[in-house]
Amino acid sequence: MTEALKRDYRICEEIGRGRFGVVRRCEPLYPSAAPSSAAPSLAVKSIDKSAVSGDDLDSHCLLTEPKVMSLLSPHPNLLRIHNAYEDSSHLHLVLDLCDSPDLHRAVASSGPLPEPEAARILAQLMRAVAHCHRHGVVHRDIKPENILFDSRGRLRLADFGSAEVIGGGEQAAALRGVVGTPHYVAPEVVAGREYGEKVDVWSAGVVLYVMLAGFPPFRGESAVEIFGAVLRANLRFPPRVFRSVSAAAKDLLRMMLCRDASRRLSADQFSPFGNMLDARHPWVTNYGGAEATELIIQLRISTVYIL
Ligand SMILES: Nc1ncnc2c1ncn2[C@@H]1O[C@H](COP(=O)(O)OP(=O)(O)OP(=O)(O)O)[C@@H](O)[C@H]1O
Repeated sequence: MTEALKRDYRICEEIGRGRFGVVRRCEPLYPSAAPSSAAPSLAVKSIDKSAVSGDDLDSHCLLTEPKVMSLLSPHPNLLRIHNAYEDSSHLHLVLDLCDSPDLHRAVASSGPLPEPEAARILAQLMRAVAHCHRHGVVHRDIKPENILFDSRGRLRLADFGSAEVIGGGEQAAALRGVVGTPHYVAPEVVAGREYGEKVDVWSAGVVLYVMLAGFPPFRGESAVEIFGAVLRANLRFPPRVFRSVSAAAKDLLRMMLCRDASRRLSADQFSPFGNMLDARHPWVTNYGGAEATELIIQLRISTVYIL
């Protein structure tokens, strides 16, 4: 571990592990290494350069993660990067600590979430995603394992190792290449077509489905089978699970998990929802009836709660 990192931080216990990174809690040893006195602990993600090789290197440019995180910081729903260190074998990123269970663990331990809770999480997630897209960044690996929560319960989108900067508006570049996690990846990615930032809205739609059902919408025994199910994009709501889910939530899922990316909702269409739910927004007004009102009320409560 680099001497400079050990000079600035006490490295503590392991708190997470992914394909490329080991994440440990750390404590700043100098005031200048701490973002504020309110953050006695941070996290250090150590990316093993040797684990990032061959095909992985194409999808995980080592420098992309710190570069993109710096470009996007600060945002209340994104993990902030405070420092970066490099030695011959590792890249070490000092990040905000998220010491509550991630969304994957939360759903695995308590099962499907009640709609107001799922709406509260989705509002924060889409606020983070819209911020990324406004800065021309596509995350490309939105999944429950990368949805973390800080000690105040606030959502922090993590793991920008697969992200790509495409620029914005008319100038936005198209992406190619299968990047992501089988259950969460969008059909245009699996099909090998060019794609853009809407792939993140698809993945967020899968996350919403998982929060409400406890399992993903497109399933299979192997990656190949899952990819086949994603390509068919045949969205079903098994009554045993979805009987108690509102029609408004199912409509929203259909609009996020729309196979045609040009007809899929954009993250920006959620921004009123993220800031302060705007009832004029088409997907809210289109719900109609009591369930729409119920969802609007739920989301208003949720939005007030997260501010
Ligand atoms: N800032 C953090 N605070 C607490 N835990 C974290 C933090 N960052 C990451 N983790 C935990 O460590 C795990 C691995 O981190 P991360 O996903 O960033 O690594 P990775 O190797 O890039 O992952 P992947 O295999 O998805 O590419 C996460 O799933 C999460 O549980």
